[in-house]
Amino acid sequence: MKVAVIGTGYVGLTTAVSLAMNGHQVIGIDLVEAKIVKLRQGISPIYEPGLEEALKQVLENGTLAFSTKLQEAADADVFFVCVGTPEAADGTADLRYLYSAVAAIEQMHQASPKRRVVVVKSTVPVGTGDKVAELLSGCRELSVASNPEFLREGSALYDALAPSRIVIGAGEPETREVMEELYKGVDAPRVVTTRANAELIKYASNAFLATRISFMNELARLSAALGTDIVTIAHGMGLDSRIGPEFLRAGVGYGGSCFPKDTIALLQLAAQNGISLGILEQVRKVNATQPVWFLQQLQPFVPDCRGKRIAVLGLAFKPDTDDIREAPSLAVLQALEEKGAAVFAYDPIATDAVRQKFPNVTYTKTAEEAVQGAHAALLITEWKECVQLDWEQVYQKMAQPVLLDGRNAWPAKIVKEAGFRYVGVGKS
Ligand SMILES: NC(=O)c1ccc[n+]([C@@H]2O[C@H](COP(=O)([O-])OP(=O)(O)OC[C@H]3O[C@@H](n4cnc5c(N)ncnc54)[C@H](O)[C@@H]3O)[C@@H](O)[C@H]2O)c1
Ligand SMILES: O=c1ccn([C@@H]2O[C@H](COP(=O)(O)OP(=O)(O)O[C@H]3O[C@H](CO)[C@@H](O)[C@H](O)[C@H]3O)[C@@H](O)[C@H]2O)c(=O)[nH]1
Repeated sequence: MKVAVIGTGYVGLTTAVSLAMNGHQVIGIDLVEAKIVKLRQGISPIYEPGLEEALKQVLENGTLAFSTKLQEAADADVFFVCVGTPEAADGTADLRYLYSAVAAIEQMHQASPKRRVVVVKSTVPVGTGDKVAELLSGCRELSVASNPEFLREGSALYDALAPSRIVIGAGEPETREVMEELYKGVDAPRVVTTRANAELIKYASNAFLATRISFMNELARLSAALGTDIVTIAHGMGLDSRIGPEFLRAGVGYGGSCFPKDTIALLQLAAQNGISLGILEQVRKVNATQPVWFLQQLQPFVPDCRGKRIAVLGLAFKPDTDDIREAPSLAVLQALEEKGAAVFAYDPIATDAVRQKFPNVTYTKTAEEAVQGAHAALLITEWKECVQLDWEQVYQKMAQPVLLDGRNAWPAKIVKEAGFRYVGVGKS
């Protein structure tokens, strides 16, 4: 099929590449000229494992092209809307990019009408798909589907090619048929339902995953007080198939472009409908206080941070991404700066973005360099470059051998035996 993908960020670019790999003829559209210039050269503006190689391949095959002009996509049958829906000042989802993309589709359609499906892939509040359909009701040949995306950053292409499920929200049978045709050959369970159900499935999934993390993070505080081990507890819990092992990792809190904004957007949607989601409110409170709680563990070892050198390892909100949106590292850097610490930070790829927010931090080229002369080293993101260290060398380099493991990813037994004072999350 001929497909246009509007927005070439994490979701749009991955969607465009995966659809092209699956044999569709795809054109990616973005307002930002610089992105399109790079993309045409086979350069990915974002870091995602495997994405740039795949991009080069589909460009070479001629199944993917890029443009800043939607008119160049006029012969497409399907228009995916993958623009950002960031958090507005009041916590609701800011839909201005979405409506502007819809207006552009309407304009293009009126100039050359034909049967087309508009697919909202951006994460949007319940009722948005229906609103888009209403806005486009003057365009008789256009229909609207909701098709939320569940990919994770760091494994985006893999997730897009092998999704856990495909959720299709569409009323008319012809629209559902187009969506089925689009995903023909992709082996994944289908949920074919209304647009509103599809929209809520997305928010509910993210809210539930965030709830699991905050539940474990709060429990980790109790576990630390009791002298029990949250990693063993999570393992024991996860073996129950009703619970499952995923998303039980206690840490320094969740970040990223989705959980923080989607949980507040869901709370706002509920409030607008007179419903209070108390559990979700607590989930967000636990997450906001988790970096603070984590940093309190530093107190016995570094009672006064002023002038003390502290190494922060890992800045991206998770490994294998350059994304720092709502990364817990930002809260940690902020708190350390307020305490007067001399911060030395390392991340394999996210340093440039953080430097703009924290110009006074010293950014190093390796983890080993960051720990040089440090009174404590903090693990915030479990990149392998931050986890697999030569502990003997680290021990020699540090001014004081103190490790605070915000992801329970360092080898506790080994580092303790090597003489470090080690504190994990939710461990004795
Ligand atoms: N990032 C994720 O892991 C992820 C996963 C699932 C769902 N989502 C959802 O997908 C949506 C997109 O997220 P993202 O992280 O890819 O955002 P992003 O910020 O990385 O990319 C959005 C892109 O859209 C472009 N854009 C904005 N308005 C446009 C317009 N009118 N025409 C053409 N291009 C336009 C921007 O220039 C940008 O390149 C959001 O609703 C998000 O919640 C994100
Ligand atoms: O047990 C866990 C699992 C994750 N995290 C943290 O949670 C955050 C989010 O991680 P993850 O969900 O892996 O990454 P995202 O790319 O944000 O993906 C989430 O958000 C996307 C955007 O909506 C959805 O599409 C995905 O399904 C959903 O997993 C990161 O800071 C992780 O460090 C934990 O602290 N403990």
